[in-house]
Amino acid sequence: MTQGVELTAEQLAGVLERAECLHDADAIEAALNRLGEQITAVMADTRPLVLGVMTGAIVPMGRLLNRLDFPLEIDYIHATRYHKTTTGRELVWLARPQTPLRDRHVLIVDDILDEGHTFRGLIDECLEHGAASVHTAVLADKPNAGRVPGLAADFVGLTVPERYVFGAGMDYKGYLRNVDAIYAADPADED
Ligand SMILES: O=P(O)(O)OC[C@H]1O[C@H](OP(=O)(O)OP(=O)(O)O)[C@H](O)[C@@H]1O
Ligand code: HPA
Repeated sequence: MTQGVELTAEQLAGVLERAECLHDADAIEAALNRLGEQITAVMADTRPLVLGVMTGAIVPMGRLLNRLDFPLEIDYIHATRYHKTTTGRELVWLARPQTPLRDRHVLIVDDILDEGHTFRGLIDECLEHGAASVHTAVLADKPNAGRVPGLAADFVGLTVPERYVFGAGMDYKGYLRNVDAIYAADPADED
């Protein structure tokens, strides 16, 4: 079960008003175009299985798929470690992919790469189940000192600073994923 966070519309409007816009809608659009081109160049001939990491992947994955004009299949993984809060904990599996992974070229898509524990767990799971290769794509990369050693995404849309960010699929305590820009929350709103 995820831990619910009660926030009113008024409180959320305040969070948005105090937040700093890092990447606007045009920048996101351009980043998705670049991602589409880079992924196409590497994976167009691999008939990949594209795995979205719920819930954050919903927005970037939907928008990215329109830019991948080659044969592919889609499935999803649900693993979470932030539980609608702003601090990561242990990775909890809610759903594993139903499509057999053996000998498949897998592309894992997520909204953000932060410390990297989520990707580490997902990549290892795919390889344990026999994937032929595993690539990763994120809309936002947040380089930080707590990053799992050696972990980097293969395809990165935008870079964000070491602050709590939301929008374009990324949540603020479960909300604001549907905002069409990437914002950094005011430090006072981070707890
Ligand atoms: O690199 P990490 O530090 O592991 O963090 C990245 C993960 O955190 C977020 O997921 P979250 O657990 O918040 O679930 P969500 O997708 O439902 O927001 C995000 O969507 C990534 O999957
Ligand atoms: O900064 C973040 N914002 C939203 N979700 C996240 N998951 C990891 N880091 C973040």
